Amino acid sequence: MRRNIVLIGMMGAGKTAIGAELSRRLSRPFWDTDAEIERAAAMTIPEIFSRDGEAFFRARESEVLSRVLAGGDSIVSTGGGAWMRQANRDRVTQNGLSVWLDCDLDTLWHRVRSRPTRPLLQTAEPRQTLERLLAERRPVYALADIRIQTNMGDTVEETADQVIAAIEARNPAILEAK
Ligand SMILES: Nc1ncnc2c1ncn2[C@@H]1O[C@H](COP(=O)(O)OP(=O)(O)O)[C@@H](O)[C@H]1O
Ligand SMILES: O=C(O)C1=C[C@@H](OP(=O)(O)O)[C@@H](O)[C@H](O)C1
Ligand SMILES: [Mg+2]
Repeated sequence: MRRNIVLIGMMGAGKTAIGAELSRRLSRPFWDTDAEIERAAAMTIPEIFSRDGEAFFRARESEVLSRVLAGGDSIVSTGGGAWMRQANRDRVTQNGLSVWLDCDLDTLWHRVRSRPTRPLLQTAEPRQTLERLLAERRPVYALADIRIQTNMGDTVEETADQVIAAIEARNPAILEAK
């Protein structure tokens, strides 16, 4: 059985931060799909979007996701759009457990507003863009195996505790040592 734990959810929900924390706690390899795409391309995400476009980025994202899931035993932090593709959802579901970090708009905005690293938010009205993306994507994120509600006051450690407790309750075999 493949036992990857795959974090999904909006930009700023904490997928990268919580994934790294889970990797330390559970002593599992950690992959962040954005970081892997950047490494392979030797370019930043904004550079890839501006030079090659979103469709190119999405193709690389699907490739990287398949590659990192093949390890079978990893913590994988996806980018916020990865879960929108049916093929990516199928791949994740075949290879482990999906965990949606569900986060309110104010918290998301607070975390992403000052960072120029997310090309989809380089718009005239970025907060509205974030709100629209959240509304569009919420029903699709809701297809995840597990939903964790995280908000402004939570620390990374607390949210990681919640993720581990939820996995223990739902599918403890995922946490067993190999
Ligand atoms: N409870 C929490 N969970 C996740 N991230 C948190 C939390 N509290 C504060 N943060 C901070 O919010 C930011 C979340 O950004 P990031 O992990 O890059 O999100 P994502 O990968 O989902 O876009 C990080 O700077 C992280 O340190
Ligand atoms: O939501 C999205 O479509 C995106 C989210 C980003 O990752 P984070 O969710 O880790 O910020 C990154 O993959 C890219 O900017 C596109
Ligand atoms: Mg991230």
